[in-house]
Amino acid sequence: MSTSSNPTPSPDTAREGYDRDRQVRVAVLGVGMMGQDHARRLATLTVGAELVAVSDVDVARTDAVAAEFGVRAIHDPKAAIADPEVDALVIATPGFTHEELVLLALEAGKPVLCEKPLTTSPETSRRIVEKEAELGRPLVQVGFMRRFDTGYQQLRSLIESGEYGAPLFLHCAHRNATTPPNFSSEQLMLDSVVHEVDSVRFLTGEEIVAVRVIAPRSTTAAPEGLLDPQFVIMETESGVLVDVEIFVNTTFGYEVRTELVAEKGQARIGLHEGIVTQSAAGWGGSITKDFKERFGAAYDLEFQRWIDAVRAGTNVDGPGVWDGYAAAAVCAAGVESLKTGQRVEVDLGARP
Ligand SMILES: NC(=O)C1=CN([C@@H]2O[C@H](COP(=O)(O)OP(=O)(O)OC[C@H]3O[C@@H](n4cnc5c(N)ncnc54)[C@H](O)[C@@H]3O)[C@@H](O)[C@H]2O)C=CC1
Ligand SMILES: O=C1[C@@H](O)[C@H](O)[C@@H](O)[C@H](O)[C@H]1O
Repeated sequence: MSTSSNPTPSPDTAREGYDRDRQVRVAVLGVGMMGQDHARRLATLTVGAELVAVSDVDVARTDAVAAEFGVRAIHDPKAAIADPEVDALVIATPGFTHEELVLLALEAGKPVLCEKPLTTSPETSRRIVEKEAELGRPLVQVGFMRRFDTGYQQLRSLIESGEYGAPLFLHCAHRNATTPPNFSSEQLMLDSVVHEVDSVRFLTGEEIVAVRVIAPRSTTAAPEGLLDPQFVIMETESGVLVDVEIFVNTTFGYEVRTELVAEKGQARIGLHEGIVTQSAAGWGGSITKDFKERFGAAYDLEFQRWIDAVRAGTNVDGPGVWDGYAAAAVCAAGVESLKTGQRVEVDLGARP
């Protein structure tokens, strides 16, 4: 079963037929940490994009970011979606707000790049899948940026080539230095492991059919009551077994790695990012600080591909609403398993 609307971003097809004179006028909704980073990307880097407005429920923040980039401040995000001088939207608000904003953008017929997660439950994501199907054309891309990372693309190509035979295991580790205030035990799954869920679907081309989450002893660095780390076991349709160590208070750095074990070979990505040095002082590398550093190039490519697709009129070149829905369904099963310790099956139902 294919797991993606647009599984492999391809430079040549993405650029075919776009209108070279057309600048896509983009508004960023939610200009906190990610929204500001994306606003900068659109204003300074993405070819064919024009950042025209920012919008955030925090009025002072909207005004400050608008002034920084010399664009319009629109205080009501719904007004930004409806604005005739805005062609496309980036949604970088918290996950619980995504359903309403994405549905409004679909009603307005505007292309959207929505940060992960598409929404925080399978029911709400399913509503978006159905709404987009009713409209009959893709408009929503989901911000699973790892699909644009060179390592993930290489690993996917290796699996697809069949050179190593069938994949048997994927061992994943996802480690963050610290968590934002009020990060809950469920958010390890909903905010962090959601990336592994999408990566596994991207790498194997299969749906995930069952999940089990185990909470071992918690680190003393975790805030009171936070179950951190957790260990997630997932099974794909053909029986590939995936384990994820999710550990979000390591205190010192950001690390995302995957090891493939296949019938005739093994491969690893994410082990050593950046420079590795060797001198009389010893051998070593640097520690990646956070996701903005680790996946900076992936976000850049994600945005360029998305804008190229909007200019070409295809609107999406990457994970779409079905990918967002499937990830939400697996994460909901994971949250259920965290409560009971049981293996929980995932039933996605029919794809419209
Ligand atoms: N792809 C990735 O690697 C990452 C993705 N994210 C995702 O990006 C999104 C934003 O996360 P952060 O920037 O960390 O959050 P943040 O809390 O730093 O910023 C969110 C902003 O949205 C604003 N906001 C809240 N409700 C709003 C509404 N209804 N309309 C307009 N603005 C609203 C807040 O005032 C705030 O300024 C989330 O969906 C998160 O999961 C976050 C970190 C990394
Ligand atoms: O999306 C992200 C954050 O929201 C999440 O909290 C981190 O764990 C992820 O590594 C990052 O990519």
